[in-house]
Amino acid sequence: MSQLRRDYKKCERIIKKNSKTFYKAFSMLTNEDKKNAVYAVYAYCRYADDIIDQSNDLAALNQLKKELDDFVRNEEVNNFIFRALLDVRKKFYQDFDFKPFYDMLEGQYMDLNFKPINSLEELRNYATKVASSVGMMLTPILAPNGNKEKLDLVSYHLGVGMQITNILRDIGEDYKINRIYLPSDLMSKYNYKISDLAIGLINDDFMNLFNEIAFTAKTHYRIALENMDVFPKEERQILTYALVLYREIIDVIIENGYDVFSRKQSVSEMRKIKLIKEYTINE
Ligand SMILES: CC(C)=CCC/C(C)=C/CC/C(C)=C/COP(=O)(O)OP(=O)(O)O
Repeated sequence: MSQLRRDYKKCERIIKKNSKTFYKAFSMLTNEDKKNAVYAVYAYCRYADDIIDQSNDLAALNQLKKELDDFVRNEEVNNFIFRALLDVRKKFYQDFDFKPFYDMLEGQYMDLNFKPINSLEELRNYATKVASSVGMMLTPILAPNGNKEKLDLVSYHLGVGMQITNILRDIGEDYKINRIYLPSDLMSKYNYKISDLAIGLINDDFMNLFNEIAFTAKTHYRIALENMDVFPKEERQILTYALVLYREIIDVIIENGYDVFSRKQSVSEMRKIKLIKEYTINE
């Protein structure tokens, strides 16, 4: 097996291990080059995220930024992620502005110097760095000829919708590492305190707070869905699956009594299969 194939295989193992939803959706791509490219982008993002979530390692994040600088300057970066990304670059990133790759790192620096989030607007700003950026990395692969403005719009809304979902699902886990992504102005509005969060209190105030944030996420999902026609048919189908599977986490949480404290909520395999059937576009 060539080194490049082995590099892509490693990237595939990373997405497969870390995100059931995204692997389920993107592994449906029939174009091998596109599929591998998505896996390489995922591996880059996962690596950046893990450096911070697992070890708060500033030196490693600085090193990754340096590697990205070298890569962008066309200097050799000899590790499996950048070797794979070099191939992605040749195939999909002609004239590409690597800003989304930098945005992802900026989002990780924000987590490292964590500052309380005061409003939905600040939350959206954070989500733009860590999730809409992923959309902007993926759209040149998924829709090389699509209208850039519309692709950016979908990246923005789908990224923000997914990131808010992720934040709602991980409220308990994040609190344990001193990260509160719930906007403080909304916490005040619903009279839900940090001391409530500390004991995992699920009361009417919490449910109202959760519902308002969930409603925001669903609005972003709706706008993304309304603009999916910017993608070619197969990619549109696959992204629609990714969207509805991820969005479903919100409903699962609500059905389970808003419990985001005692376990990580997820969509069952059976429910995923049902959603895939329901959202298959028959033309
Ligand atoms: C236009 C376009 C392609 C937009 C999509 C952008 C996109 C995929 C953003 C990622 C958002 C997100 C919260 C990922 C969590 O990943 P994770 O690995 O933590 O996953 P998990 O929640 O399944 O654990």
